[in-house]
Amino acid sequence: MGDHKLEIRGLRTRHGTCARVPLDLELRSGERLWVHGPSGSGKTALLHALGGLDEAESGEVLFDGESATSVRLRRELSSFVLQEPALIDHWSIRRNLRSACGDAHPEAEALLRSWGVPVDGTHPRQLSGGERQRVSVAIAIARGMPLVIADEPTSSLDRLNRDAVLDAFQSLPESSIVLVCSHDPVWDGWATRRLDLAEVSP
Ligand SMILES: Nc1ncnc2c1ncn2[C@@H]1O[C@H](COP(=O)(O)OP(=O)(O)OP(=O)(O)O)[C@@H](O)[C@H]1O
Repeated sequence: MGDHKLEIRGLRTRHGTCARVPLDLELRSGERLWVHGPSGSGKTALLHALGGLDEAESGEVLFDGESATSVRLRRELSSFVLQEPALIDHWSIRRNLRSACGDAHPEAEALLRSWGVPVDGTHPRQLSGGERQRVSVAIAIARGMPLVIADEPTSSLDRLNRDAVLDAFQSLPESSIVLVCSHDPVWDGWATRRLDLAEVSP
């Protein structure tokens, strides 16, 4: 628990708007950042650089003083919802949940049940794109990490299912810092901070 801090200092990503304009931003526990902007503006590039999934051109990202590229940050402190959910296809959903969430897998299963996503005896390839997306979201939420980064977590969902996922993001602990990129303006109501990449200029 405790108070966490994400510091983005002069970050230049390899692609998109922040490749041209360095980004400086500081977020603390309880803050929810909605990153938006047109297709190709660099939302994914930015989130990947923030989560240490992609190398930055320059600048640094620190979480509680530790570099975003550290293995510990990725394994023990953060969860990432990728635009294309990374599930292991030849494992059942339950095994995927156990592997990704450890002891917290019952929480992920409970979330998926509440969303009507089948868990028992199912493999990722038997699920729809929207169901796989919710598996990925349930993993990120159940892991209970202090930093959660989600790339278009509701892009494949209808309104009802989108709202259910939004509720889950709303129930994340106050101690966490959460970043979501999405085209859907519904995230505006969830956010406490906003970053419009269309408005970022030198
Ligand atoms: N590996 C790459 N090599 C070259 N260009 C890339 C690479 N990855 C992304 N880009 C380019 O960088 C820009 C930003 O891409 P990015 O996927 O971050 O945009 P986005 O805002 O997330 O778009 P969308 O809303 O369509 O998902 C795009 O113009 C894209 O073509």
